[in-house]
Amino acid sequence: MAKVVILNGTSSSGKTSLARAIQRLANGPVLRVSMDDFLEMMPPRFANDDEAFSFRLIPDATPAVVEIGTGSYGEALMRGMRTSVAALADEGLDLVVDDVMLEAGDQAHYRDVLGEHHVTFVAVRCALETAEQRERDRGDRKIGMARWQFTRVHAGRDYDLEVSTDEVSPDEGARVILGAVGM
Ligand SMILES: Nc1ncnc2c1ncn2[C@@H]1O[C@H](COP(=O)(O)OP(=O)(O)OP(=O)(O)O)[C@@H](O)[C@H]1O
Repeated sequence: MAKVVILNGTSSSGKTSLARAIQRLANGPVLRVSMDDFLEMMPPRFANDDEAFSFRLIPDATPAVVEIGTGSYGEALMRGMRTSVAALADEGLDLVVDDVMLEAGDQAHYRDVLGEHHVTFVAVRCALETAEQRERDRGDRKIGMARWQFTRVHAGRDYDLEVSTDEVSPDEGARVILGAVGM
C-alpha cells in the first residue's frame, strides 16, 4: 500500500512549494505529480481551447477574474492524471500530487481509483489577497485565475489536513504533513 498525499488549492496557494519541500524532507523517496505537467503534455494549440481548457477574462470585472472552462479533452486528461497516480501507487511508489480540483466528481474519482492506498487530502489555503499578490509577483500566471478558483476549489471537498501558507513556510507545512502521514 502506497502513501499518497493530494494537495488541493487555488493557483498560487503554494502547492508546488509544499510538494517540493515534502520531497526534500521525507524519510524516503516521494514522487511529485503535478497537474501543470499534465497540462504541458497537451498540443500547444490546446493551451486555450474550448475542447481542453479555456480561459476567459470576465469583462469589466475589477479585480480581474479569469473564468476557466473545461471541455471533454480536458476532462479526459484530468481523469487520466488520476488513474496515472493510481498506477504509480500500485507500483508501491509514495506520491505527492499538486492539483486544482475544480469539478464536483474529482475527489470521488481519486478515492475510487486509490481505494487500496493510504490517501491524505490536504487543503492548501491562503487569503485571496495573498494569492493575487503572488500571481502579480510571479508574472507567469494569468491575473484573475486565483480569484475565480477561490470559491470553487474547496467547495464540497473533505480534507484530512489543512495548511495555511499565510502562516507557515513550505518547510513547516511539509513537516506537519509528513508527521501526520508518517513519510
Ligand atoms: N508558504 C509560503 N509562504 C510564502 N510564500 C509562498 C509560500 N508557498 C509558496 N509561496 C510563493 O507563492 C508563489 C506560488 O507558489 P507555488 O508555485 O508553490 O504555488 P502553486 O499553488 O503551486 O501555484 P500554481 O497552481 O499556479 O502552479 C511562489 O512565488 C512561492 O514562492
